[in-house]
Amino acid sequence: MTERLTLPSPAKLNLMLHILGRREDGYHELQTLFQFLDYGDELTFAVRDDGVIQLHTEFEGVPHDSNLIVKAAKKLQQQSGTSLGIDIWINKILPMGGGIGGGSSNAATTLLGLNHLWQLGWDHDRLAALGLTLGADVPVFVRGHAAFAEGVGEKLTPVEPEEPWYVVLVPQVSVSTAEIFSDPLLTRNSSPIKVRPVPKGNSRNDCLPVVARRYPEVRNALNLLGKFTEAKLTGTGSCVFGGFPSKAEADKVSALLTETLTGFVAKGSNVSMLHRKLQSLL
Ligand SMILES: C[C@@](CO)(OP(=O)(O)O)[C@H](O)COP(=O)(O)OP(=O)(O)OC[C@H]1O[C@@H](n2ccc(N)nc2=O)[C@H](O)[C@@H]1O
Ligand SMILES: Nc1ncnc2c1ncn2[C@@H]1O[C@H](COP(=O)(O)OP(=O)(O)O)[C@@H](O)[C@H]1O
Repeated sequence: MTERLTLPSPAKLNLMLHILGRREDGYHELQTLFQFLDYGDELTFAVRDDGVIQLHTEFEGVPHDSNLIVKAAKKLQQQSGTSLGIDIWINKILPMGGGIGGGSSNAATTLLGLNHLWQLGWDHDRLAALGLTLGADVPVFVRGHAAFAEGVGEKLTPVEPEEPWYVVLVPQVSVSTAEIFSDPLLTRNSSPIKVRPVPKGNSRNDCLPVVARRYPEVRNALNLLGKFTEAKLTGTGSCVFGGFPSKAEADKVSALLTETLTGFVAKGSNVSMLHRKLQSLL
């Protein structure tokens, strides 16, 4: 049987997110802080020599060829000129459209996994540039280190924020990123932070007021978690999170809140678990 490789595909949080302005192409200039979670999906790969790219796991609402996993594999195959193909399976546990970057992470795991299995020898710069054509959050997952991001998320500076335990609540609504960025009430004029490292007290997410206003489920999650710690929104939501100094404390709060809401506990991590696994293969 062909050798199989299983790799993690972690979630991310936006620890802060400021919107500085809108570009001529409609995209928004951001400043955001990305940190990974030791929590995510798992992708399994097996090389095939007939050039076919086949994702074997079905996604509700996402056709095969629209899946970011398949798109990433096809782009890498085309641009590298390899004659090899791939069979892919995924154990999907990350909620879709929750602002924790599951789709982008899956794309990055695919790029790094195939670079390894197809023995392409591409460096992270080249893989991140290809990744950016799939989504603004793909490059940070390719590079695998917590980062302060600027532009639309592609200019990355590695950072070392604290690594607390998080309670992440998953309101059962999917928030459309496009809808939030086109809301007339969105604040788009935050002043750029020029000091490095980013001074404490800049943990605001400019999307929060608009998302909380439109989605009562998100408002409710923020209120409930806010009774225990500072409750924040990741990306454009819907997920809400708060940090705790120990797993025991995070577990205690999670147990109380997940009686009525969906959620999980995970450790913040400045080095992606994907990169830790890849390192162990060398
Ligand atoms: C804002 C973040 C923060 O991590 O949100 P989440 O998706 O994680 O919640 C991301 O950068 C999201 O990046 P990405 O995932 O590539 O965005 P897409 O879904 O492609 O964006 C959908 C739409 O949102 C708008 N959009 C997105 C990103 C951006 N910097 N400015 C924008 O104006 C555009 O109208 C775009 O067509
Ligand atoms: N492999 C994938 N995993 C998750 N979502 C995917 C994937 N491929 C395509 N998508 C599409 O991308 C959208 C955004 O997904 P995701 O990255 O999980 O959310 P977010 O950007 O809010 O963190 C999904 O609603 C889905 O339609």
